[in-house]
Amino acid sequence: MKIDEIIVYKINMRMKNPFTTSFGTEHDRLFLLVEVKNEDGLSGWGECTASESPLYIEEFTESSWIMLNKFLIPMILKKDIEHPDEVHELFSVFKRNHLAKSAIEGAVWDLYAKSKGISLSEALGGVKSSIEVGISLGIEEYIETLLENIREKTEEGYKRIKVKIKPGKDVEVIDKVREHFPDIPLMVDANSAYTLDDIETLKKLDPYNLMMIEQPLAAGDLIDHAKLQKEIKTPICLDESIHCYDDARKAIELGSGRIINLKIGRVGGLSEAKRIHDLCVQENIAMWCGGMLESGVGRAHNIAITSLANFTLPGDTAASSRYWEKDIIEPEVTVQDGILQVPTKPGIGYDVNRDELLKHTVEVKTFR
Ligand SMILES: O=C(O)CCC(=O)C1=CC=C[C@@H](O)[C@@H]1C(=O)O
Ligand SMILES: [Mg+2]
Repeated sequence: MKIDEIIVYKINMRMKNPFTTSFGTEHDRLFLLVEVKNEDGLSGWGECTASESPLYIEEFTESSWIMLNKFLIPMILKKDIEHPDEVHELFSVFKRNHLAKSAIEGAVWDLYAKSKGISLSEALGGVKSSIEVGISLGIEEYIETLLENIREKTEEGYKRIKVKIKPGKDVEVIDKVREHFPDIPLMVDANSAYTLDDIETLKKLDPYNLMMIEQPLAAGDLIDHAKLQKEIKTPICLDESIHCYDDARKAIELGSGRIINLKIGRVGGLSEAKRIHDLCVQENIAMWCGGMLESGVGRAHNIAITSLANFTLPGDTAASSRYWEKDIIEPEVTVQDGILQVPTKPGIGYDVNRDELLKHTVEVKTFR
């Protein structure tokens, strides 16, 4: 399969509702889409999930734009590629920049699946035809707003509720949530807002029967998480500490957590995501697929990877309507009673709505 043409779109889309974490509040998503075309004119799509500012990870939309345009695209343009794993291999000469690498690699996976006439799920070795979906709820100024959001999403059928926490918005918030919803599958995500000095606060979360606490300590840390896990009963789930297979291997060896939130972009693409999945099967580590407030393109990739056997916990692959007035794919992603059907059409299984895409495009670059 020859990569004949690559197009990068810079897109600005307003979210339906602002999303607040311990880092701050996002109102808009400024992100990139990559379209790769082969000699037959077939298109594959990938999404770069970087944000406008480097708060979650060191990359940001402009840095990924430069990385793609200056280094990654020239490396694969006009190349003959037999299998998408080769893209990961080629890009490995450059350090990190995983979100940028993953955008092209994902587009090549989509193109590869389309050229074989199979779904991306099948190309990846997926075995599930439907997946369970959870939802991630941002920090709210008023507890009543959060309780209302939880009520609404629980009634819609989402299979687990994730609540963002930060120092000062933690134990009391969860106490209130449990008072109103004693039995829902509930977890929290701290986005690295605590240190080992907060161990007493984190211990206070133990009685609330949380499925897990996601990334309580610093991004990249494995050692302190291992110390913390020995002190608390609630399973730790790692997000910002897992950037590749070796991070996962070391985390498992050290006991830094019991669950992994796998984000395709953060680990540099689908090939690496698959390797981490297989490691977790071998090591009996539970996992789920995290979200990055993606458009339908990134969401479709998340759905495909979640169809692999070991994604046993509900992920953050909520419906398009959770994020957007109108998504840029057709049909939009819908969730029925917390269940999402994995598409069976070739590739990502959704069509990109080019009119909708162009409405939000602020810059385009074509490489031939
Ligand atoms: O619904 C989603 O896409 C998940 C949202 C979410 O929780 C996150 C999105 C982007 C960065 C982080 O703040 C974060 C996470 O940590 O999982
Ligand atoms: Mg997280």
